[in-house]
Amino acid sequence: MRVIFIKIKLTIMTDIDKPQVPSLFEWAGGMPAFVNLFDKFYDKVLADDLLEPVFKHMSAQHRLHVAHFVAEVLGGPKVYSEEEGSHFIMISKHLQKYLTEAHRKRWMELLLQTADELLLPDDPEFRSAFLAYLEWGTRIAVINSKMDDANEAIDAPMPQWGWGVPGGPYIADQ
Ligand code: HEM
Repeated sequence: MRVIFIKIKLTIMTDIDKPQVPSLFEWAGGMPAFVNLFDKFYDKVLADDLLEPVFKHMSAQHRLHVAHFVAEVLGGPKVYSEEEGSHFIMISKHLQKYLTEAHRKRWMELLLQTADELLLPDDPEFRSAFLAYLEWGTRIAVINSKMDDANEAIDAPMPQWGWGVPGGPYIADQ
């Protein structure tokens, strides 16, 4: 009886002591941060000689859809997957776009430049996780852009990206 009591007490203490780790979405500033990031980013894209031809036919909702997609992957609400698309649909949008490594590199450069200008958190932990996702996502986009059909199940779940090895944001010692 005594052993059981101690075990319960330890469990409760562990839960209380566990630090609450924000999602990458929360740490970045929530939905307004993502909407603003992709809004300013696509303004740059349309002013860029290399990327403008790739994106000149995008819809008026494109920038909002991408913001919602990335926000959801990083732990935000399921706006993209429940109201606008799915992982399969996102992949399908890239088919036969024949993107090159030069396109991808410029996309990355402009997005990271916009993140700096808008003062997204720049702690090593956040930026390394954010960059890792963008590297993965953009490389997948280039691969899919050379395909005719989506190499993914129609009901494939949305990717979920977390903090990785650092485990959470940089918190300075008090
Ligand atoms: C993490 C990386 C990426 C994500 C999350 C992403 C996400 C998306 C999403 C959600 C759409 C559909 C937008 C809509 O519903 O209107 C889309 C379309 C598209 N994406 Fe990406 N994308 C990524 C990388 C790239 C890159 C690197 C390029 C090219 C340099 C690219 C080019 C395009 C194009 C051309 C479309 C179709 C635009 C149109 O409708 O005309 N994407 N992307």
